[in-house]
Amino acid sequence: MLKAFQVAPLSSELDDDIQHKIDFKTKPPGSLGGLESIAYQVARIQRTLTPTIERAQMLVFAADHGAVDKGISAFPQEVTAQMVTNFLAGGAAVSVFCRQHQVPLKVVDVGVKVDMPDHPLLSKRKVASASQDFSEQAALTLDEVNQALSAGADEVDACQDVDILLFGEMGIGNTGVSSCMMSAITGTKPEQTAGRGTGLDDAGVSKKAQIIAASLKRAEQALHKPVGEWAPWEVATQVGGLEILAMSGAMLRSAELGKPFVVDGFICTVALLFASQIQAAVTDYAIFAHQSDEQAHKTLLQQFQAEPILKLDLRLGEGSGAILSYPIIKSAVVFFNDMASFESAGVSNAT
Ligand SMILES: Cc1cc2ncn([C@H]3O[C@H](COP(=O)(O)O)[C@@H](O)[C@H]3O)c2cc1C
Ligand SMILES: O=C(O)c1cccnc1
Repeated sequence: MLKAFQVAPLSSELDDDIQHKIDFKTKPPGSLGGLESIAYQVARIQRTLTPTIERAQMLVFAADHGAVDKGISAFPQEVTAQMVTNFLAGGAAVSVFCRQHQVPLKVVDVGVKVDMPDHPLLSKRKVASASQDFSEQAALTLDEVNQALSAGADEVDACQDVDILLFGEMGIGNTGVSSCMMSAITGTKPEQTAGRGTGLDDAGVSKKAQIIAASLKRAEQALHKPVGEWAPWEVATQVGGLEILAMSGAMLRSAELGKPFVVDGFICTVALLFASQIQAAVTDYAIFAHQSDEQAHKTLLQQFQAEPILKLDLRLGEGSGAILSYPIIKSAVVFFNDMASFESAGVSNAT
């Protein structure tokens, strides 16, 4: 059985008070646009009229993927471990943006092919040395899936004093794994879920879609069920990826603890899609950072009716979009807490 989570849907008890507080700030109604939605969401999640976003933690989950051998990425598998080293040394995009915003970064190895040396910023939670090639066989065992979900949940448990979690990933091939998971869950054709990832050309994207289609066909035969009808554990074992599932576990645990979390790009949004198959209410706790350039991300965000904070045509992952959106999330909470109201500032309201 898949690891169980219990996520409570957000209470509507404070909704009117929260909206009233937003509307009576010294500004025309609605004029802070998306910031108002973020403030509203954070106040609802934290169940308070004085929310706090002071302490954040970035968790970057890393793993490798057997299907990379078939040619689903423009880059070789060893880049996963090399980039983990780069994260730890402070040289990756997510590292420098985390430093800029004073957000601590931790890398969680749930399945990088090679053994990583000890490092204070590295959590060693290797479940397997990569998933199996899902075009040939099931990617993971149920035990591995549960270990990945638990690793994510445990890492969130270790962040006790944190108000908000930011998630990112590293795993060469994981846009392809994400596309496969999205197709498996939603039934969307691989041609619509497969994208360029790290930079495939048109021929590369079409080969990637074919590999995903063949993998889904293999799994449909093994399960005797068409895509769209698989149980979450079947999706995860047949075509899952360890870092993606670890992010799903981390999201579910954040939501269980009543903490908001920031969703990065396409891969992270697929982790949320999977998490929402386990507990639908998990999406209430998700703040969508940006719309990535990966073609299926737009579709997925629309399905979640999400209005992402940024649209910078990023196509990087790592949690880079999540950390870039963080100061804006903080500003939303600052206006909500600190701006004067019409009453307190003696400003006339609309007639
Ligand atoms: C140098 C480098 C740094 C990265 N940082 C994140 N990714 C991103 O690229 C990968 C997904 O793309 P694909 O599915 O095409 O392999 C993930 O590891 C993701 O986080 C990187 C990729 C590379 C090459
Ligand atoms: O949107 C993403 O998460 C993404 C896109 C391309 C490469 N890596 C990640």
